[in-house]
Amino acid sequence: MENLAIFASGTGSNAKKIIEYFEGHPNIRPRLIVSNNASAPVLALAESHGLGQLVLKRASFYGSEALLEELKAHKITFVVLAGFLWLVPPYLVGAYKSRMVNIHPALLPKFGGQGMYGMNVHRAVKAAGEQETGMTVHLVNEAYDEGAVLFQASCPIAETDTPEDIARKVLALEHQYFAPAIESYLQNKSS
Ligand SMILES: Nc1nc2c(c(=O)[nH]1)N[C@@H](CN(C=O)c1ccc(C(=O)N[C@@H](CCC(=O)O)C(=O)O)cc1)CN2
Ligand SMILES: NCC(=O)N[C@@H]1O[C@H](COP(=O)([O-])[O-])[C@@H](O)[C@H]1O
Repeated sequence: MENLAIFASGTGSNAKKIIEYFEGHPNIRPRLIVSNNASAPVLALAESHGLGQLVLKRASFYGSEALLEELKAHKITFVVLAGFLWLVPPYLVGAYKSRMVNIHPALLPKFGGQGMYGMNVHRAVKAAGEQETGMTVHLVNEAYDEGAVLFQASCPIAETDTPEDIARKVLALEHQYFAPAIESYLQNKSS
């Protein structure tokens, strides 16, 4: 059984899609929602779907490895970053080497790195005059957005599209493909 921890900082629409997708799955089960924001709407998902929940404090997240014990207590085997806005520190990256993925709302390697999150990404894509954008699922290493790419999906950008229009298009791709990409990666890993 693969037990998932989903790390998110905000709304959690991707976390919701992932939880729904794996409902009743024989081998993959979301177990824990982790957030760095005590008022993040994503935490309500834990309540409504019977998952554990954990709120991170910056000092302990970066100054200790106590989180590893919490994840072990929940038997977490795989970590999903779904709109998580802090840099994951080396101890956690190392503990989940090749067992931690992130979703990025652009076609990496373009438009990644520090500062590239949320609407910042879509504004940059629009400002650059890109004719397409998309989403990337990638393994997580110690740097922002530089891990091995596992999956990408793209969509066209119309001249008239605003950054908000672009965000809507990309989020729709994320909702469609993130959970299947996780499933495919884990099934290939176990075969
Ligand atoms: N070690 C890693 N940690 C994280 C990765 C990663 O690939 N390796 N991905 C990010 C997610 N992400 C893009 O997909 C991302 C998130 C946030 C930032 C960013 O610039 N954050 C700000 C702080 C924002 C805040 O605290 O509100 C910053 O660091 O200044 C860039 C990319 C998750 N972690
Ligand atoms: N660079 C990280 C980043 O920008 N992640 C993005 O945050 C959003 C979270 O939405 P959600 O909370 O509704 O799932 C998603 O679009 C995700 O790609």
